[in-house]
Amino acid sequence: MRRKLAAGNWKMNGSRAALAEVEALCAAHPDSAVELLLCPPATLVAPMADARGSHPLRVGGQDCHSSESGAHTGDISAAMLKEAGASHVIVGHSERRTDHGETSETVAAKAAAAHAAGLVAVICLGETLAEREAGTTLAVVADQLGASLPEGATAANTVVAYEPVWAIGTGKVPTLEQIAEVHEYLRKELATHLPDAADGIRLLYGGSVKASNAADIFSVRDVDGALVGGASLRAEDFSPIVSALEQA
Ligand SMILES: O=C[C@H](O)COP(=O)(O)O
Repeated sequence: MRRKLAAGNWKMNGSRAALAEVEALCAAHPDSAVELLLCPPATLVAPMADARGSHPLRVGGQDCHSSESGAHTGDISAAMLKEAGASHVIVGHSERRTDHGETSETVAAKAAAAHAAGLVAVICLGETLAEREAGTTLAVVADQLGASLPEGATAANTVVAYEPVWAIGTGKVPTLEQIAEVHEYLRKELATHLPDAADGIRLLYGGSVKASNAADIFSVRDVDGALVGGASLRAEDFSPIVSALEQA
């Protein structure tokens, strides 16, 4: 009942020339059973929305401000992303939490702004290596989830991405048991916050997903897809991940 979601986060990578990758991805998956989402830098949201043509690929932002408008130099609002062609926006990525000091309360405000603008919020959370080694992973992600969910979150407007910070861009991946433990726990935690929506909210895994490990990760219960960084930049890398999800 939860539609699988293959999401790519281009981070601060890409150019108009890279839109050829979007065309190649769309051509490789013309009628996919899974939902496809790419989140390029803000400058590429509108060009990417054009490049997809009639393909149902979704385009998303990587961050938005919690306000509708105002004196916030360098920021972008959810409505601006929407106008540019976005349907989703990532909020609370660990790189935002670390580089920009975003708290879970900030993330909840951004997710609320996304919802108000009609965007799906992809709320990211995950433990650091020190937290994993201290045995506090479940407590950390539970705290982040509870504080990052805005009022009014539903299965239609919210996706949660579990991304262990130590697995992002490192080539290190949790064991399937560790992924299963966290996803199962997040599903239960969702039920305490949003009893009516918990079963429908997609839970993505993120952190060094690639073609060689995707099928195993997608076999884990409560993994509804992936948020992929480096391996989403090229169609030849992302397409096998999408195919693995289609076959999961
Ligand atoms: O948003 C994506 C994640 O940070 C994962 O990045 P990665 O696939 O390059 O490890």
